[in-house]
Amino acid sequence: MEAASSWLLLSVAWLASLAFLSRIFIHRRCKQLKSPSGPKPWPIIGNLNLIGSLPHRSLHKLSQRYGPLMQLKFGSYPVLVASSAEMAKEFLKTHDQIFATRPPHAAGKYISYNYSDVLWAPYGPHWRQSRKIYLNELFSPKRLQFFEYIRVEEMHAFISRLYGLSGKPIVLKEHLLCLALSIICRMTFGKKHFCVSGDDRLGSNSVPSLQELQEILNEFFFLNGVFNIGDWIPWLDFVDLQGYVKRMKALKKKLDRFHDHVFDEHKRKMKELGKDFVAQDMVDLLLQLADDPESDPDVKLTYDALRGLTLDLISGGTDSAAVTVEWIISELIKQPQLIRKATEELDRVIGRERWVEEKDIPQLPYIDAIMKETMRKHPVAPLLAPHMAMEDCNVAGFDIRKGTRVFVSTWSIGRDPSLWEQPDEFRPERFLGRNIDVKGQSFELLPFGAGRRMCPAYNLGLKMIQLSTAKLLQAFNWKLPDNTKLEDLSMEEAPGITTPRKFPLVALIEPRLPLHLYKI
Ligand code: HEM
Repeated sequence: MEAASSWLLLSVAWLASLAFLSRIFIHRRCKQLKSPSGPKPWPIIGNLNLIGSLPHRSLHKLSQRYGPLMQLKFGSYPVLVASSAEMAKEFLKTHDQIFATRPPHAAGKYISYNYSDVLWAPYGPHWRQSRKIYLNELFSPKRLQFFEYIRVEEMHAFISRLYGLSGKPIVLKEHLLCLALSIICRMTFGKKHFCVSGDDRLGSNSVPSLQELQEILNEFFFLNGVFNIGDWIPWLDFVDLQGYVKRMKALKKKLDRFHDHVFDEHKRKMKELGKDFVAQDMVDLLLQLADDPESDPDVKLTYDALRGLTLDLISGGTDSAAVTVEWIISELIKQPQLIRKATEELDRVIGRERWVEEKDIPQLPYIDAIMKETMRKHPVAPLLAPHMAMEDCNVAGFDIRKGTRVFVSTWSIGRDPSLWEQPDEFRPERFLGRNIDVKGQSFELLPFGAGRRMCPAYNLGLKMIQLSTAKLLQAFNWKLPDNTKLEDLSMEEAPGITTPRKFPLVALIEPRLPLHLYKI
């Protein structure tokens, strides 16, 4: 009965959304955007996810038809989709400061500690201070180097685990998620396993194991990406038709217990060691910064801020790196000649007697080209995270009203035929000898965004993707299971705010290096 009524509600929601979509005003070339008639109050909780629920190819087709800046109008405020490199530059560079805030939405409110993280935080003192902490403390080159031993150990354990599965079909994404989560947890909390919680799973006295943490994060990603009607029609937020807000509140309770455990444990250690205490992980660093008597009292790191930032850390890095590497192997497996080229490079530069290391990466231009080509064709954030105008402004001749949501479609930019020859094809060679970077300077390739809200951890993300790709190619020969033909391998993306494969990649591996190298 409950299931039937949820389906009914979902169907009504979809019908309503279709009805709204049919009323979309798409302003050809946006010349017809009206001048602002004074800022209107915008709803406390606004829609983010309707656009994300459109298949990216459909959005791309609309943008090819209606131009590089489309206005989609639903509800009480306009939504813009920027789908050319020039338009991306307008919003993320020329007018970056005006668009440096995020729109409010239910997930930010209920599961990101009322916007106490960085991802959903509004532009302001908390965001500025936290971002400074990320850039200067947690993700500085020195700090990332300090944590290199963790990446080395976890990558090696990952390759050894896979080696044990040689000859059997593996679901690669599961292993990649486990790798990313282990690295991030060790960097953030100093360990990857919490006490095994036994029967009382997430009961009041227990804290999650790695597997349960993964389940919590899955729920977190799901709820961040759902089409919550209350975000769209604010007064319905109180009714919570789909039950998402209820789920968000339940998730918050689990997150609270988890954070309390982590912070109590770290504080106990700090107290025990007294003057001998040296920060070992990111939570240690955050607690030290929160206790710093010299910090600005106006932007003191509150307990909620500590929880919000920790959440950024564990959620930001897990799915994104795993999604990208799964696409890399999927694209390569379809074109075995590309795998041959990559392994030739690895054999030439590294040889077959030792493992590739982070310091080798600059000597591997073909691996770099494979990564960039994957980020072009399958950007993890196909619409970046939403930006919002903080004031009325004029961008490239178009009047834009305060409160307007702006999505930058990196998916469309990556398929723009004026930038990329045969954009639907996977051809790493297009990047060889070209000076296109992924660090927010080349507006034709923006996997991490650009400007003030660009991913603050892009250097960690790059290291994780480059090294795991190089290791997977160095370690194994790859093929599809015997019952799957190359041409049958689906390359469909799941629609949503990220672009994972619709169907997980299942592959067969066999070792290609001397066997003693795989031992732990
Ligand atoms: C493959 C790896 C990654 C990719 C592709 C990626 C991509 C992105 C993108 C596209 C944005 C939004 C940029 C914008 O709105 O203009 C972003 C923001 C962010 N990312 Fe990442 N990211 C990755 C790894 C990470 C990691 C490892 C962390 C943390 C451990 C992280 C934490 C964040 C945070 C906190 C923000 C919000 C920044 C702000 O709003 O000021 N990301 N990321």
